[in-house]
Amino acid sequence: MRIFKGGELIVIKELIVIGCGGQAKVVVDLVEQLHSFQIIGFFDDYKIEPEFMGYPVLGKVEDIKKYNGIYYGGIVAIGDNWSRKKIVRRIQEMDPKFRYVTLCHPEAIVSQRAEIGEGTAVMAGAVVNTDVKVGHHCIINTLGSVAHDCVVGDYASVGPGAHLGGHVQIGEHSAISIGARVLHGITIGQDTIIGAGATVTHHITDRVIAYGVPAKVIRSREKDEPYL
Ligand SMILES: CC(=O)SCCNC(=O)CCNC(=O)[C@H](O)C(C)(C)COP(=O)(O)OP(=O)(O)OC[C@H]1O[C@@H](n2cnc3c(N)ncnc32)[C@H](O)[C@@H]1OP(=O)(O)O
Repeated sequence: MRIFKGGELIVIKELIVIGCGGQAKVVVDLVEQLHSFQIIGFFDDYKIEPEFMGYPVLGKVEDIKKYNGIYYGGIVAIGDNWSRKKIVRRIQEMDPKFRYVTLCHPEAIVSQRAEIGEGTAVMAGAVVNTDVKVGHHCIINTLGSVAHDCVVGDYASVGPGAHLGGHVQIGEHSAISIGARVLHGITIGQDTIIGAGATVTHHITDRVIAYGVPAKVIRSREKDEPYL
């Protein structure tokens, strides 16, 4: 879609959103504030109502293929990291050329020297500093911060108000929960959850749940255990 605003040609790209939950709500709000995309609808396996947030629910994930070609790209807006990956894989099988958008809220601060992967959303008030690499399909949530030289793996998330010091590495699918802090130079493995409010002072291995101040590994994380 092309519109003229103040004599200037603006190209609005059509976007689909996968998911109709809390993450989708925040993504819609972000998209509306960007004024660069037109949401054409949602796809969700469980939503039966015809509309969500004033946009049509067009079907289940498998129905995306019926709409092939009428949208520019999409985003999987599902908060649970493993669930988000499963949906991305299903879409990949249906349409290997499906294009994902990268969304940064207009009030996020993202260094021009940071790399942000496709399908990733950077929410309001988040800060992503210089020489950071954020992978594909990540979430950098409201007021979260990622200091210089961090690496955030694909499908990982930095929760609301969580902070990463410089040179922190977060493994794929791992979640740094709301209000947690990770000291500079720390490595967090894959599939791990750092609980709300934790302060991480030592490296944390793969597939565990750790929390507290200082954070301790409390237990291992079961395969497919959801992140709430
Ligand atoms: C926009 C958004 O909403 S984004 C949302 C992002 N989500 C979050 O930030 C949620 C983060 N979740 C947590 O921190 C969770 O508590 C988890 C994942 C760490 C839970 O871990 P579990 O081992 O399953 O904890 P469980 O719920 O069984 O609780 C076990 C005990 O640990 C305590 N506990 C749980 N989480 C924490 C924590 N983060 N810090 C300190 N203690 C905790 C519980 O109070 C409970 O104590 P009790 O036995 O004395 O009652």
